[in-house]
Amino acid sequence: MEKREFRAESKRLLDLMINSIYTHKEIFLRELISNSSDAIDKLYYKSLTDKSLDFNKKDFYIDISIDKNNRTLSILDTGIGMTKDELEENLGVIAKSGSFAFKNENRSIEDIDIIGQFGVGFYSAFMVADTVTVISKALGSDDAYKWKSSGADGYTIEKADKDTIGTEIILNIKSNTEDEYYDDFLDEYNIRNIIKRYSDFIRYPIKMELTKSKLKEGSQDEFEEYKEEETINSMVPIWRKNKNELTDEDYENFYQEKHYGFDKPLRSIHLSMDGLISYNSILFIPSKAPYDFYTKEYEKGLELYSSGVLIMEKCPELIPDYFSFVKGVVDSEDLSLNISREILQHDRQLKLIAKKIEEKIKDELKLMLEKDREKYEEFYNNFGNQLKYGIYSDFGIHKEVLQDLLMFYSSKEKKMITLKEYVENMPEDQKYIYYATGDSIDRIDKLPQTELVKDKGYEILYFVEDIDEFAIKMLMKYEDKEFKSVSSGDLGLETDEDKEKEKAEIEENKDLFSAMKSLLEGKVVDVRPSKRLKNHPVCLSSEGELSIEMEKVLNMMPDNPELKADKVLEINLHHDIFNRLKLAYEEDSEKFNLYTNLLYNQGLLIEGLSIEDPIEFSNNICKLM
Ligand SMILES: Nc1ncnc2c1ncn2[C@@H]1O[C@H](COP(=O)(O)OP(=O)(O)OP(=O)(O)O)[C@@H](O)[C@H]1O
Repeated sequence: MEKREFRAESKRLLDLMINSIYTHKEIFLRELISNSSDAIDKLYYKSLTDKSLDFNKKDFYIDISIDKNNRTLSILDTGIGMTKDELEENLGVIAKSGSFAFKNENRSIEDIDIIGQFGVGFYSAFMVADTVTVISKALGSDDAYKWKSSGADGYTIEKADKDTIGTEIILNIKSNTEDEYYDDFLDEYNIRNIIKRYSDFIRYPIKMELTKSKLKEGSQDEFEEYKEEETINSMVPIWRKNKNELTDEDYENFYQEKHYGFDKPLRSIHLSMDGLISYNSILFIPSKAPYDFYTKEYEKGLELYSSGVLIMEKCPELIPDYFSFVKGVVDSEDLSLNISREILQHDRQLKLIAKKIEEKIKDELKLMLEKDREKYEEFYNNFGNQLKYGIYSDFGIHKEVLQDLLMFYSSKEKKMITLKEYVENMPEDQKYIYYATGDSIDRIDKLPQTELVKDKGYEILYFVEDIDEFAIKMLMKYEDKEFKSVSSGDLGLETDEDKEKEKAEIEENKDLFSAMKSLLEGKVVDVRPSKRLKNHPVCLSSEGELSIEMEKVLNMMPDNPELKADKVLEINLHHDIFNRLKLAYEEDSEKFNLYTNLLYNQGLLIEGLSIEDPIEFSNNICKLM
């Protein structure tokens, strides 16, 4: 038998194939099964145009078998087969794709779904096999041929025995090496899992004989093994089915099967898009955040399929960070894949799909917010912070998408409200959207700084999450209304009369305040009469961009930036304590020092900050007692 050589370029290419194109060896099975599926497709399309061909759907299948003793894995299909010339042309020349040519010649057939295009997939078999044998009988041919190759040194073709049309590929699996355990490719369950992972939605049945065990007849505890043929793949993916035929339960089952989570999804979105780029997609909004959701380990992304074949398990480009909780799949025939089918050549198509997906998720969330508030709040409890991170991390670029999805606790309504609802409830004379920050709703409720704003009858949004104030600072405004912290220097509530009064008060107590300020040098930037306090004697507020709450959050970060808010100690001049302070200032400087120190520390405690010197603080209390 004459041995033929691969053409020169092919030799080098083959070496490339085996060593560098694919990152996972198991991909070879995806490639061979895709070829089989293409071959069956071709026969099927031929039978549509040639009425003399009489095929039954059940005649079309792919069969996988393992022979451990002989170390072979075989893939048999009932497809169109290859003539001697085709074996030579398609398998003897790397990068020659009979499938690509077929697709071009049959453009008129609608819905043509051939997978192959590059003419290289077949050679991935050499990643796991030292010899590959192909026995094929083509449609309309009387003879069958056997193509055999052990890699770069060439291949042989000879006549063979095969009764039925189709192709059988027999791989002699390599022996184990120190680095690679090739026996995995002779393991039934591993092979079954690889098929499930990559080829679950190949539209012809992929059959395989599986070893199972059952109770021996007449025995209670003795088991025996037996073989049973199973169809491994699900064939029709749920996302290709008509929405009207599917129930909530179908979607929930799919969610569980895919291990997207242990919860029941809150919402499922099913898209079937045609146009510039066609694709099907099913997206889920989970009801619970996975345990690692807010950690670095969490990986976002959707499963990406091309014509039913898995390309990527988590394609991050399909989902923006702020919707990273969304799970699901996208399947499109219109993707430009690279040669290994592992990555995409252009991301133009992906960008188009991602844009639509983002819109759909936003619409679905808005709809949930409007029509099913309880569910939305459940969602928001789990994933609200992610939306806020979205606003913060992109410098507010995505605020149009996100701002109407935000919710905060309202001092008036005593429940979560949206920014839109807040603005709608604002009395005409109210200029700002007021907020207060703290560890919990209870704590903010008791915050002295809220007294004046509440007194005015204005609503306050409670920020209890670390991210809240940072996100809002990025938003700056909502519907032209600026956000204002109840602790900020100027609350925008003063009348000219108030301003005059304050000026006079400062002037009157000028010396006292400056004495306090110098006692608290380095701790506060100013000491002033308070405009916002009603019943409490003292509080701390801040000047400038960095609030006290933001200082707390930043100081908790691992690379602690040591940033400090510019704090102002505010004194309630109408509180009895102020009279005593005044008296001490006039008569007893030691007492005045103690009072100043105590009031400052009270301010820290109310803000949830720790006292710098607790021993001194408790000694001071004792002294006064
Ligand atoms: N099981 C098969 N039955 C019939 N023809 C086959 C079979 N396997 C491969 N071929 C032929 O060999 C050609 C080369 O296959 P190969 O897998 O290398 O590339 P491809 O499938 O065309 O493209 P891709 O690299 O994108 O997979 C195919 O185009 C097809 O014509």
